[in-house]
Amino acid sequence: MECRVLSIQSHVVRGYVGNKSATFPLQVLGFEVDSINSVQFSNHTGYDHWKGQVLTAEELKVLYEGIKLNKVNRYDYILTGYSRDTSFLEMVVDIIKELKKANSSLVYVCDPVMGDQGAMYVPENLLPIYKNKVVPLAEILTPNQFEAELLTGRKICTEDDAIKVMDLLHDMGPETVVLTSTDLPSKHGDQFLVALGSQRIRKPDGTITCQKICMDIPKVDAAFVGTGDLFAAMLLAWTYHHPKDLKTACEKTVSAIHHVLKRTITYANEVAGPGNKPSPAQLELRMIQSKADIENPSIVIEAKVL
Ligand SMILES: Nc1ncnc2c1ncn2[C@@H]1O[C@H](COP(=O)(O)OP(=O)(O)O)[C@@H](O)[C@H]1O
Ligand SMILES: Cc1ncc(COP(=O)(O)O)c(CN)c1O
Repeated sequence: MECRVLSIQSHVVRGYVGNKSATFPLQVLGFEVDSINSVQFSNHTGYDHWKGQVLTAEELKVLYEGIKLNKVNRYDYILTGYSRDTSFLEMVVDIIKELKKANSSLVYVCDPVMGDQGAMYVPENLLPIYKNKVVPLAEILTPNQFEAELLTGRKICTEDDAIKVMDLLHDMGPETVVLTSTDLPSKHGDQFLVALGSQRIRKPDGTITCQKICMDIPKVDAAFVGTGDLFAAMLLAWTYHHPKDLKTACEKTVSAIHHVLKRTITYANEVAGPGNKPSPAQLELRMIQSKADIENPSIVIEAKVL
């Protein structure tokens, strides 16, 4: 069966973020991916220099119109990431609404990219659009801790806070929420980072059950870029295969990313040389190259049901 994804994200010439991070892993798992490049940059913005072009809301509309005129605007999934312009994001909202009309079972996977570690790296006026227009349309939401705090206006200091915040995010719309990384302490020590997920499932009789999970992920000692984009794409794939089992979907997602990060850090340390910190170029993800990379990761990270 064909499963078609519309992915609206960044493109970079060198390296892996946005569509470069999401497209191939989805294709290798059998998904058809139609991609719109929200920006085309030389490389991600963590390098000393970056150059390129930004797609305007009007240009996005034109691309969508072409798709629509050919009557090929039927998608099973829409996936969105980094956007730094209000009119562009508003246009994305309009397109999602139309796509949902064309397919009432369309699933929208939203990574509400706004910032990290207490700082916003997109203009602040994007927050109310995410809050009021984007998140209510999403079925699956993958904020990091800071983005979840921004969307709900509540701080996360304990696991209970995280659970409360995920419930508030459910109330805004999405039935699946994953906090992709938090600074909560792990029971396994400071060499682990904690991610949490929550899935509300409506049973045929109308009652709602909720699965909540927690993952302790072994830290790889570097700051990577493009991992959030890979996370959202992998979660899309694995929730497609395991729609009512967030534990399994998250385990498969995180294990594949960990495999990529281990390979990346090994390579980066080797090329940087002993005692040297790898550069952004050396830390570019050593990306998924085959289905085996995803299906046979070097370690399997298990999630715990809360
Ligand atoms: N330094 C790291 N060590 C181990 N895993 C990491 C590291 N950085 C990212 N990851 C993995 O990538 C996923 C997404 O990372 P995150 O930092 O939350 O993305 P974002 O870019 O959206 O903030 C995490 O859930 C984790 O599995
Ligand atoms: C152009 C571009 N697109 C996307 C991202 C998002 O990367 P990540 O998956 O690490 O959130 C970045 C990182 N700043 C970026 O520079």
